[in-house]
Amino acid sequence: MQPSEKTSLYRQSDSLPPGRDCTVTIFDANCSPYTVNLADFRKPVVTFGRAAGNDIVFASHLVSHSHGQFEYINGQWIIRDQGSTNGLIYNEMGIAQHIISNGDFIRIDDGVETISEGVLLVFSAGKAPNRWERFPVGQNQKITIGRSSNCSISFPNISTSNIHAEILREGDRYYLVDCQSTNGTILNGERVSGKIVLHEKDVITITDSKIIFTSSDIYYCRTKTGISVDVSDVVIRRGKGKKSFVTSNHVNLGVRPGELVAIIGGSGAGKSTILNCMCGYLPPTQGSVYINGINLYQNFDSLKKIIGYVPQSDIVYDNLTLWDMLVYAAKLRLPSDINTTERNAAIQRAIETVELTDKQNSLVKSLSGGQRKRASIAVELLSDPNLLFLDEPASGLDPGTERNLMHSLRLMADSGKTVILVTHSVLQLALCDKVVFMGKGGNLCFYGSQKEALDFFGVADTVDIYNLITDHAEQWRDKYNSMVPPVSPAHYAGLSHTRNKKQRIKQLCILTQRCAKLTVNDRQRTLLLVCQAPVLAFLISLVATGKQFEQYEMTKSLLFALSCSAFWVGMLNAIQEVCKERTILKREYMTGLSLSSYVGSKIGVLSVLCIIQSFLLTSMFTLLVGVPEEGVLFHPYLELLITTILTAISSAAMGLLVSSLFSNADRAMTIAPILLMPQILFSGLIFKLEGATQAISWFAVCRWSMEGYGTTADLNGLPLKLQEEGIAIPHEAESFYEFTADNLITAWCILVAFSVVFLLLARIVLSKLRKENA
Ligand SMILES: Nc1ncnc2c1ncn2[C@@H]1O[C@H](COP(=O)(O)OP(=O)(O)OP(=O)(O)O)[C@@H](O)[C@H]1O
Repeated sequence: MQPSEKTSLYRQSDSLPPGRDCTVTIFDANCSPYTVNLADFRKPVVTFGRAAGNDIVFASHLVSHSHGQFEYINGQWIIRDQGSTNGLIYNEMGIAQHIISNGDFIRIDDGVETISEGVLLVFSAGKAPNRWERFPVGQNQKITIGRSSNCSISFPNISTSNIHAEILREGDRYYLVDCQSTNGTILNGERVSGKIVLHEKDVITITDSKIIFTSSDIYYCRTKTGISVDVSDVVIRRGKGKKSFVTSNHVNLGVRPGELVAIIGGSGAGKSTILNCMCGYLPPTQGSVYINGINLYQNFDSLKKIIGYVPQSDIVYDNLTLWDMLVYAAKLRLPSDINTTERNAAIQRAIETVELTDKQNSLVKSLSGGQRKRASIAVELLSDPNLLFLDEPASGLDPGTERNLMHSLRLMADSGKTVILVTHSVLQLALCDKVVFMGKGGNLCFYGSQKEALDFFGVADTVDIYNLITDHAEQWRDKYNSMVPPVSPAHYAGLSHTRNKKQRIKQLCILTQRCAKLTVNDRQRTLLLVCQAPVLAFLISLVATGKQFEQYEMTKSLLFALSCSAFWVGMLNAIQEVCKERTILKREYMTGLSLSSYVGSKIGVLSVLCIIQSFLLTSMFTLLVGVPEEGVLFHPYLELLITTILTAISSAAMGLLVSSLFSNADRAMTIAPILLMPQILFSGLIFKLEGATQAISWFAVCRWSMEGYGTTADLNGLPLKLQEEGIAIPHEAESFYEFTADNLITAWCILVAFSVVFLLLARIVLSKLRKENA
């Protein structure tokens, strides 16, 4: 079947389509605020102005007689200026018209400063009207805002810090200060840093709650205002050059707050692509995505906290129990001042929502595929996000569990959250407010309720639509586009974002604990890694002839074997560390994880492992092979141990760098032997290095490690094999083996410098994570 007749989606019937509700809270001149719902006027155009004949009449003298109008077109309310004197101000700029998004605020004032005679309109596109509360400013010198019930204005929202922000009075002026909150404070669309002076009717946003400041009263909205998502003319191309192809073809979508939206379509139609683009994972080649009217990709750092995203791959650690995994995730994602009771309650709630209460003490690796999926969802539910994206959450679930999950998502949407999911199952589509039908080639073929879709496509069963949009995607897209013009909401300017030092240190501690626990819980691997150290020392001892530390060649060879062992041990510890958890890392990075803390935690735990292994390696080596008679600085055993530790740690740092470069653990592992070769070739042991090869050798960890060992063993002072056999040949001393403290300390410092450089490089490489193709 091909599309034929034209149908109008919304204008045919008198019944209100979803999304028509638009609550406007009006702060007019010096009057108390009041709320109107534009849908209550039951007409497509609602006028406003100072004259009595308008639908909404304002008292402010800054408002013209016929100032403007709201018009409902294609499922969206638009505000228009009708040639007024003072115009409409949106995001500090005069605008002629604007598509209203949830959470928008528009002013009418003299354009100089927000003043009490001006008008402020705050929009909420959700079904539930906003309940505004009032806090009298009075003589208060300090007004606190936060989660704590002791705050003057309290928001019992888990994403709000205990004491989030303060309003301070100094003389006649009021100032807003962010109290180092985890999720930040936004004033009129700009993130607050330092102390900022407040003006009349300034809009303060904390997580998703709005506070309107006036010098007599502060108005605030405890109920969540919800989140809208607008996709505007999004094109996504995959691949490069001639091989590139379009996976989203000029897609336009508007998801209103509190809606449950499913994206369906054939395999490869671009469902995950558009979902990834909407949640900040995949920047569009062309077009924009707006979250509550704010450009997502220009302001991702400020918006990421309100977005929950469950990717197709699991974001759970196999070697932690479900409870432990959620504890670490909660510590990383929730505000730092949250107490254990609140944290445990959030975890319990998340576990109950995904129906895994009986599995909370099980290791994640013992969960079934469907249970792991639900565990991933629980991680995202912890921070109670108001915007949740799920990529095939129902895959691997039995129909009963799928229905329960969809019911949970429906309940979330009913509570004001916006939920968008990709699904292959059409069983529970009736629960969704709207369905996005993606056709072949990333073409949006229809967006509306399931019932409207059946009418649009002229079929009785949703499954029949799959074939239509695979075979004739472009025709259906054209038919749909002819009815719904593109969305192009105006948007705010960039919001700045900062992550403070305190948060980095806190994250470093949590990540180190988690990494240590994962290492301990993976007993088999850790035991193998630890045991290989003494085994390597034992193997080295088998080739010792008894001339060690007495004869140059034998001593040098044995020490080189020790150096390579230390290198191998450190490298093996680290080479899969990052790539094996790349999906989780990316997800956590997108929610605010500090990459410096992450890399720091990895090297912290790996260093402890390296120290244990180095201790076993060196002890076994000295026990079976022996030690030089004296050291340069300390006891020779201690010097050998320090050199071994530094070699192992710098090669672990190199391993982390390699691991950061790969998204696949097996591929990273194949690189390990390739990294060992330069150590053998350029350490100066097998081949005499001159010119270019000598310069290359400066970058080989084992070369510096050998210098450390060679100095301790006083290689220059040992006789050559031929000399021992009575042949009188000179032993040319090598400057780097000179038995001096300077030599030893230089080798150690260079090994430390290697570690630092490798870690910095790993940090830089990982910062490309966000741009990685989703
Ligand atoms: N990282 C990537 N690099 C290049 N092409 C990709 C990438 N990911 C997906 N594609 C291609 O983009 C197109 C859309 O893929 P996408 O995963 O969005 O489809 P989908 O509808 O979600 O499919 P499925 O239902 O099978 O998961 C496909 O042709 C796919 O091969």
